Amino acid sequence: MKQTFYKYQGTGNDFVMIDNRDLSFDKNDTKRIKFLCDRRFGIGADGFILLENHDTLDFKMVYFNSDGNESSMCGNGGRCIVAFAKFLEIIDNSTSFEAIDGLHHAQIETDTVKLQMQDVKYLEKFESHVFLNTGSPHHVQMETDLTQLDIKKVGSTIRYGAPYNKVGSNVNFVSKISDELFSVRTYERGVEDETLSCGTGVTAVALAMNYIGETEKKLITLNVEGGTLQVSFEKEGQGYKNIWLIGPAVQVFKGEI
Ligand SMILES: N[C@H](CCC[C@H](N)C(=O)O)C(=O)O
Repeated sequence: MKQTFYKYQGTGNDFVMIDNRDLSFDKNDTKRIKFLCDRRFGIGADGFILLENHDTLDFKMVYFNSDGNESSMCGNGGRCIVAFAKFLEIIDNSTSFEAIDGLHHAQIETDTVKLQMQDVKYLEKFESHVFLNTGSPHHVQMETDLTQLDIKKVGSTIRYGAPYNKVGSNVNFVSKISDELFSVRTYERGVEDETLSCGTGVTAVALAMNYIGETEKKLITLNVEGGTLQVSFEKEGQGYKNIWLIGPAVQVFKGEI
């Protein structure tokens, strides 16, 4: 039976999406999710997102990596599902929805979505990197030059190595341009390759840069391979709160398969 799918992208991080309020899509069909995300044999995307009903909130987001497995929070996917909900006329310009890491508020103006991320209670600072969870686990390390890096090679070594091992972590490489501007490239767990942008990743980078004193700013712009994102936040104790991920979310395709 044919189903209608949409394709959204947020700074080049792209997602196949379906309105699953009738629960017609079998979320255990890993094979079909992998096929839909395959860039040669399917539609092609970094991830797959179901929009479902929620008892009290506007909707529920269910996220799968392109490997077909359900995963942790996706920041760019969260921004794209808000644009999808607006397109479906489920919401107007603001919303509250549930994702795997809990409640999220968001606002949408034309193609720009502001998504509130979960508070980050603590970060772990090591000699070579920072580790934190912004809804997904992120390893953040500074580099002087991102252009020469073999992201897939270096990123996968860190992602599969100790202490992350099989469960893994996303891996972000960051270079500082100024106190309010950083460049980021990300190796994404579950895609097992570099993506053009990672929303929970740039959120992790912004907080980590403030945490290790690379910047005192609380509104940071991040250049990613697929465009530009902003992250704003407030410090709270050893962590951060009132964290917002801001950037574009665009519908690129609708079709049946
Ligand atoms: N691959 C990530 C989830 C998606 C993160 C990314 N697409 C984002 O925008 O946050 C993981 O399995 O931890």
